[in-house]
Amino acid sequence: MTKPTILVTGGAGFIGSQVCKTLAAAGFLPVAYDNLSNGYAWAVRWGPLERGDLRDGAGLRDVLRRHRPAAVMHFAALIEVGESVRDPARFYDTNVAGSLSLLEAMRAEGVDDLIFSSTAAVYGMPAHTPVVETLPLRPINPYGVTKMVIESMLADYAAAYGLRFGTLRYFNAAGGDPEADIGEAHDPESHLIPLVLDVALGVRPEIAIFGDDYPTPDGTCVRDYIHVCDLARAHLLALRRLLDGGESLTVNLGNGAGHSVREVIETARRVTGHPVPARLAPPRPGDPPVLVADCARAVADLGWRQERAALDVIVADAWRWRQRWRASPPVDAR
Ligand SMILES: NC(=O)c1ccc[n+]([C@@H]2O[C@H](COP(=O)([O-])OP(=O)(O)OC[C@H]3O[C@@H](n4cnc5c(N)ncnc54)[C@H](O)[C@@H]3O)[C@@H](O)[C@H]2O)c1
Ligand SMILES: O=c1ccn([C@@H]2O[C@H](COP(=O)(O)OP(=O)(O)O[C@H]3O[C@H](CO)[C@H](O)[C@H](O)[C@H]3O)[C@@H](O)[C@H]2O)c(=O)[nH]1
Repeated sequence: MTKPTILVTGGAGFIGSQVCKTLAAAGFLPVAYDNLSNGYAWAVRWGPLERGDLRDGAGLRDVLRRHRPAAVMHFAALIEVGESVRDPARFYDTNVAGSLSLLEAMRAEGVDDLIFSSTAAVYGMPAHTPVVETLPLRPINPYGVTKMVIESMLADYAAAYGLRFGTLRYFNAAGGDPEADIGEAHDPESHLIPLVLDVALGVRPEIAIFGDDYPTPDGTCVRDYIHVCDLARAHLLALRRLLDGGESLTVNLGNGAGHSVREVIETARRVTGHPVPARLAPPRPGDPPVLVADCARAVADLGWRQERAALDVIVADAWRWRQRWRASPPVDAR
């Protein structure tokens, strides 16, 4: 029997590649569609790579026609918040126009099911924590705005054209493949955990703590770090729900537990056994003091449960990958 195919845009990136591994283990054939602007051919190991750009509608249609996927998982995007402030045009082009191009290609080729990577950034500075999905969406940077716009596009396409979607709002994706086959390799890297691990490795001299005067127990920002494998399983559950005829849904994906910047640094010291010099730096504009997910809806609607929730596990898995990757970076035709 042939395996059902899933088109994975951004399948050469951090989260998309992990989801490809999970899809393959569950009996699907993941076809990665990626322009390799921020992803890597070496990360595409569980199915073919179709090298192409989201904004190339004809190219997308050709890929959809050749592979006839049962559904699309849409990870491809620009993700760096600071860059979105400096150069919003690129973000609207890639994220919004690129998603429109994908939706149009899917409509033309009769593919109706889509899982979409949204983000906690759509909530902006939420008034309540933990954050529930019904809070108003008030993003405070262009990155978050692009994701909010795409969410609206999905709702409108669903109402008008019969699209069925699963919108997954991730909090802070972290951790790594426990087998260290693949992992986080953003360039430039802006996320706390990989930066802290680079300090432990001696690749960076110190970690800057962006502010310690927030209204939190130790004064540093609190975030909800979710293991990329737990994220990947949620994607599989959301996919199965759609393929089984379930309704569209929008859910938060986090751990439901907050950890401060200082806690992350302490955990990295303990897990790696290396010193992690830290210095206080000014707060980063637009950082909410606390961002923690209420995941009750994902638990109820998807039957999802985190399996690698402990911060020690998240940091240990990221550490294993980071050591391997820094010691012998895969050769890539980027
Ligand atoms: N990393 C996080 O903490 C986080 C949190 C919330 C949401 N997200 C969302 O999850 C998704 C994946 O994030 P990630 O951390 O894996 O990022 P990533 O940069 O590792 O992966 C994104 C992939 O998209 C590809 N891509 C970018 N522009 C493209 C284009 N125009 N055409 C084709 N491919 C293109 C890149 O080459 C890359 O492989 C993104 O949509 C992001 O917004 C990530
Ligand atoms: O060198 C650093 C880097 C980060 N931080 C702090 O560490 C926390 C986590 O920062 P990250 O940059 O790792 O992650 P963010 O919470 O800013 O954002 C991430 O999660 C968001 C949703 O919650 C978006 O999806 C976004 O794309 C994604 O990068 C923040 O309080 C930040 O101020 C530092 O103190 N020093």
